[in-house]
Order: sequence, then C-alpha cells, then structure tokens
Amino acid sequence: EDVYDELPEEKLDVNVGDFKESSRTDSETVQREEEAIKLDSLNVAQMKELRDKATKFAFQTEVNRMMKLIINSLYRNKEIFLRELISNASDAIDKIRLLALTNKDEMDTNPELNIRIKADKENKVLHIMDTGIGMTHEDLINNLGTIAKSGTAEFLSKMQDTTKSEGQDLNDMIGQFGVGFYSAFLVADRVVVTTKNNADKQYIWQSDANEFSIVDDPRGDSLKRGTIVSLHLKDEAQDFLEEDTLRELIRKYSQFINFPIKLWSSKTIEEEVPDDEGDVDDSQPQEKLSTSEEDSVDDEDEGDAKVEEEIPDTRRKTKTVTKTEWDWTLINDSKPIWIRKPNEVSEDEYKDFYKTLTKDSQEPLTHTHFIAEGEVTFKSLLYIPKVQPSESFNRYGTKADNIKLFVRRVFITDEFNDMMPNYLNFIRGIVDSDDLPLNVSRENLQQHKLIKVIKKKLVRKVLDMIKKINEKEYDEFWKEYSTNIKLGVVEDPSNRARLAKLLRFQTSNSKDMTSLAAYVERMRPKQEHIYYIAGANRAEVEKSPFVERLLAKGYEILYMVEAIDEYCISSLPEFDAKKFQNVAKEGFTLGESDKNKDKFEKLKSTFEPLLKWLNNVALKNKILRAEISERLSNSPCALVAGLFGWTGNMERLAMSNAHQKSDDPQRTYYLNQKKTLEINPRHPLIRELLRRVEASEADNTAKEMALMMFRTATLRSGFMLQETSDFADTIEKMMRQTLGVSLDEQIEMDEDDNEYETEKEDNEAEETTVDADVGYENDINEHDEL
Ligand SMILES: Nc1ncnc2c1ncn2[C@@H]1O[C@H](COP(=O)(O)OP(=O)(O)OP(=O)(O)O)[C@@H](O)[C@H]1O
Repeated sequence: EDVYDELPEEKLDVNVGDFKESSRTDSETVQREEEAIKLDSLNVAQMKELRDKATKFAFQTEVNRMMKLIINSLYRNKEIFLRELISNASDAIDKIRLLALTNKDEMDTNPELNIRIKADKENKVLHIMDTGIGMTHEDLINNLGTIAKSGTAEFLSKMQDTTKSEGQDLNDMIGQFGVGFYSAFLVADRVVVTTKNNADKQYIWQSDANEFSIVDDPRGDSLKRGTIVSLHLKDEAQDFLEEDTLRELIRKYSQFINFPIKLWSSKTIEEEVPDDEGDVDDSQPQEKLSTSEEDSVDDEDEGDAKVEEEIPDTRRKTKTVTKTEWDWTLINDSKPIWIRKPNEVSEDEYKDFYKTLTKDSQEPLTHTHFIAEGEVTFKSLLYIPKVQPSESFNRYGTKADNIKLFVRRVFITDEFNDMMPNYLNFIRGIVDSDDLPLNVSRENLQQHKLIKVIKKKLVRKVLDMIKKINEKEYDEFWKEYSTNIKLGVVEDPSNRARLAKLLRFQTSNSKDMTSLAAYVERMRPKQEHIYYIAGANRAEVEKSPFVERLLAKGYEILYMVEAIDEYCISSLPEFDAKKFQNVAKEGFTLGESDKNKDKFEKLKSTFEPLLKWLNNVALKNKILRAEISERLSNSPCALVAGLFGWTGNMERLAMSNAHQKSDDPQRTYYLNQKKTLEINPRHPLIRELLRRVEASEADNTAKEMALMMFRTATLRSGFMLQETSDFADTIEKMMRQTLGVSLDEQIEMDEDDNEYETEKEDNEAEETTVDADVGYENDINEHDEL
C-alpha cells in the first residue's frame, strides 16, 4: 500500500543546485546586480548611444501582430505579466540545473539559484532577475522576436475574438499559447533584457515593441550568468513599483515557484543613538533613512542612569532614529508542495498550486497526493482539471506534456509524452522520484526500467482518484471525460476491470445514468446477461424492435447512445462475471422457464415450413438464416447481426468515419455480411405468411411480401438498405393497389417532354446517317456477324 511518509532529509539532498543558499554572501550579489541595474538605468543619452550602436531587427510578422494586440488591448488583468516573467525565470533556472547534472562546471559561473525582483521608482523601472541559463545572441533573436510559436496564430485569432469581450478567457490565453514574455508589453512601453549565457557574451536586448535591437554589453559579463528583464513601465502601470503590490502579486501567482523569489524591500527599524547635542541633526546618517526623532530629554529611567554613571562627562541624552533598511526579502516558500505531508497542506494551497502549475483559471475537479513505495519510491501530486481543452480529441495520441518529472526535486522534463496513457492525457501534475539517476540523458532516462514502474503506478493512482470522486461531482467528471474512460477500456487491457467500474450508461430503468455494478444488482433472478442496445439516441433505441419484449417482461436494458459505446463494450468481455448481450445481435435467449421452452419448441415446429421457405426460396442469398424470435413483441420481424458482425449502429458509425475509405476491405466485408432474420410467431402478418406458404410455395404475392418484410426489418433494425429503388418501386406498387389505381395505367407525358423525345430521336437518326456516310456500316455488320 502506498503510504505517505516524509523521506529522511539526507535522501532529499541534491548535490547540484539545491535550494540552499550558497556560501556566497548576499551583499556581494547585491552589489553585482546593483551595477547591472545602474547601467540599465543609465541616463537617457547613454542609453540612446547604446541603442544607436545596436543591431536592429524586425519582429516576425506574427509576433509583431500579437504584440500590437497585447499593447493595445483593453485587457484589464495586466498583472499577470509578473507571473509570466517569473515563470520564465524559473524555467531558465530549471534549464541550467538540468545542464549541470551532466556537466557540473555549468553551475560554477553562478552557483546561486534564485529570482529577484526590484522596483526602481526613481526611473520607473521594474527589474526581474534570474540566475538561470541566460540567452545567447542566437537565443535572443530566436526566442524574443523572430520565431513565432505554433500557438501564436491560434492565440491571435482567439484574442481578436475576445478583445471586445475581455474577461477571463484572455487571462488563460496569454501563457497557454506561449506568449508569456510578450505580456511584458501589457505594462511596459520599453523592455530591456540583459542576459548572459555560459556559451556567449553578455548582451542587451531592447525593444519598444516596434523593432528590437541587440548590442554587446559594455560592462562585460557583470551578470556571470542569468537574465534581467527590465520593464520601463507605462504611466498607468506605476502601481507595479509599489512593494506591497509586488509582494501581493508574487504571493498570489508565484508562491509555488520552486526557487526562492526575493523582493528588494524596505524595512523600518528603530535604533537608539547617542544624541550629540548641537550637531545631532547634521551628523545623523541620513542616506537611506527618513527619521522621526524622539526627544528623550525627560527620560529618567535606569538606562539613563547607567549611561550617566559610565560616561560621566558626556551628554546624558540618547534618541531613537527610524532607519529604513533595504534588503532582499524572501517572499515564497520554495519547498515544493509535493514534498510536504498531505495533512500539512491546505485545500486552498492545493488549488492555488494547481493554478500556478496549469495556468488554468478554474479550480481543479479533484487531486491526489501520495508517495509510492516499493520497487521505486516517488512522490506525486496529480490533478483532474474541470474541463479539458476543446480540441483534445483532435490531438488524441499526440504529445501531451502534462506531467512534470522531477528527480530529487530537480526538474527534468515535461516531455516524456507517455507518462500517462493517451486516454489519461488530461491529468496534470508532478512526479518526483529519488530513485532515478540524475546524471543520465533524458533519452536514457525515458528508457529506464523504473520509469515503466512509475507509469504503471500512476495509472492505478489516477483510476483510484476517479473512483473516489463523490457522486455529485462524478456527473461533472463523466460529462467531461466519459469518452476518455471508454477509450481506456478499449486501449488498456490491464486496467479494463478497474475502468469498467467507472463506466456510466443510460438505462431503460430511469432517466439517470447507471453504473454496471448498480445494473447487476438490479438484475432479475434468472437473468444471466447484461442487456444493452446501441443506437444514435435514446428515442431511437427505445423504439427498436429488439427491446420490445424484454421491456414488456420487465428487464432492464442499457442504452448505449454514444458513438464509442459499442466499441467500448465489445472489448469488455464481462462485468462481475456477467457477460454482455447486445440485444440486436444473435445468441439471444431469455432464459425462459421450462413451460415456456416447450411452448417455444412447439412454435418452432409449427413455423418450420415458413422458415424453410424463407431460407431456401423467398430470401435465398439475402439472409444467413431465418429463425423464430424470442425478443420481438410488436414487430413482425427483425434483422440480427452475427455475434462478430456489425450491428446497424456499428454500420452507421463506420460509414460516418471519414478516415475509412469506401473500398476498405474490412468495411466491405462487414457490410456484405448476411444477417439472421428473426420472425415474430405471434404477429398476424407472419401467421398469414405461414398460411399462404403452406397452401403454395409458389405464391408470388407471398414472395413479394417476404422480401418487403426483409427490407422493412433491415430499416427498423438500423441497417442500411442496399436496394433502395427496388424498395421504393414495391411501395409504389402497393400504393396503387391501396388506392385502386391499375398497375398498367401509364404516366402522362407533357408535350414538352414529347418534343424532347422526338428531337433526340431525330439526332440519333442523323448520327446513323453520318456513320453510314463514312462507311462504318460494314464494320458494324461484320461485328454483328461475329
Ligand atoms: N528569463 C529568461 N531566461 C532565459 N530564457 C528566457 C527567459 N525568458 C524567456 N526566455 C526564452 O524565451 C522564450 C520565449 O518565452 P515566452 O515566455 O514567450 O514563451 P515560453 O516561456 O516558451 O512559453 P510559455 O510562456 O507558454 O511558458 C522561452 O522559451 C525561453 O527560451
């Protein structure tokens, strides 16, 4: 059993780039970064000079359009820019940490891993710094300007739809479509990116959204490694320079980022200092502080007395000054949530983490948080979103990067696209294992035998999580994911039994959905099979000839009205030791009492002549065989698919499947398979037919009517009719008889029609003449003789 228990700390230690601060003192870092920022905020003239020197680039058209939209959008929720930039910073740190796994030297340029945010009020600039991988010259050109992501076009069209309506949607789109970085232009009219990658020099990229430029950084590699994104905030976005606003935003959107996020923030402290009479005001160190002085002249306490004693000759006065100190303050708790014990994590934290992880604005439907032990130990936190992206099934079976894999808290990849089987690719979450090796390539890791074990356990856990969803929420789940679960039944034999328990179907019993377990519980005492029928909708299956007698006798039938249902059930041999019986297929018996059985046998022998005649005369080559039906009540007859043949519903699905070619041999095979004709011995039409056949096997009307019954049965049983025009001809003939119109009565022609006919005849006559002229006549004669 999987129990959650925290691993001993030492096991969690990561040799490379753990969260621990390095021994390097903060002050050094501050200084280094301070320099970089100072330069960035150089006076206008200096910046201009740099810009003039820089190489200019045009944004790729799509990127350009997208940026214009972002800049001009009326979109209110501009604050998400910070979430996007912090997320990019975190990704960049993930990347360098991953690189360092195979080459430790990569980390040497700057062993610290963190994200820092600093507001420069004076210059109205907001800096977001990271010590991540940084960007090379080529990266800058590609990533920040010229290569539009595949999502960009999609984003553009959706964004244009929503710019007027605004609202939640756009919030989801920025980010989900990979426009993260460009969201900087929601709040800034100029963005400067200073960046240093281990493989290249330090560069300054900047843009006012019209074009971008790149120039070597004259300071050299002051960053050592990493990136600073500096936002020159628009007038209306000045609020993002406020410390409180920033702190709140980081907590709201980025509290679960796995690296320390530090905010350059001020703290007010009070300090007692000697009050140098006379020149107090001037000598007070005022650089960074505002003061509220307190006069303590009147104080007569012990402390003062002491001072008096020890320093008899100096002034007795001290005073309190209020000092403002600036420093980096840690805002988030970078201990990953999945490392914590479940009982120490609140529901809200789970929900918030989900939002950070997925950028989904809705809350998740449910989650599971566990540690798996045994062959491999791993921690995992998995979520089911409330909705899956609308185009999920169009991309079914293609890449879905919804599970993030960590090894000992180091992010490795979210690109093992088979961490979940296709049918579960809606699951989002994290897997973190201590047992996987850190120093192998991702390719080799993907092949690692433990990954297989992890995958297997993940699926079990997900199915378990689904099973535990409460009844009310299960409806919601089922609406969204029923097709996934049914595909699971088809595609995942090893979990079929578990998946079967999750299935829900419509039923003849009530308007509510039922589980198979509930159906089995309600089965009649001698009922051996789970009865079901598949069709296009409830109204159709309710009226099907196949359900008539069963319903009349009080049996419950599952109505499978989704396209995938019949495929799903045909790969499920049984449930709870009960086999499924498609009531539209052969092999159907009601498990009747002995008395009824006798009656049935008697009927069989009575109708033997009719069955024989249908088989050998009237419907020869059209049906597999004719039989007495146990399932019909109101209809005279029905057409039944063989056990392994297609029902009318399957046939309909196959025909509507655009991927299947019309000459597909499998399809042709199934479509041409003959079916069993079941006749209802209680029906007067059938009884009349028997009477006629007994009188004369050569009765032509009987033959015609038998054919007619076969065709109506074909239609009623949901199959396609092959000979539609023959069918219509016969109906029209019957109409004449009913209406008393003679079969010989001719169709009246319009005069125009006659004219056309005459013209045609004339032309034909002419052609013959021409042929004759050219001398073809001989050939024709020869041909005739042959
Ligand atoms: N701080 C950074 N450090 C290093 N590279 C960065 C940084 N910010 C952005 N990049 C690079 O620029 C690319 C584009 O960033 P952008 O935010 O537009 O998209 P993304 O991060 O790939 O997608 P999404 O926003 O959906 O996560 C990133 O993929 C990354 O390569």
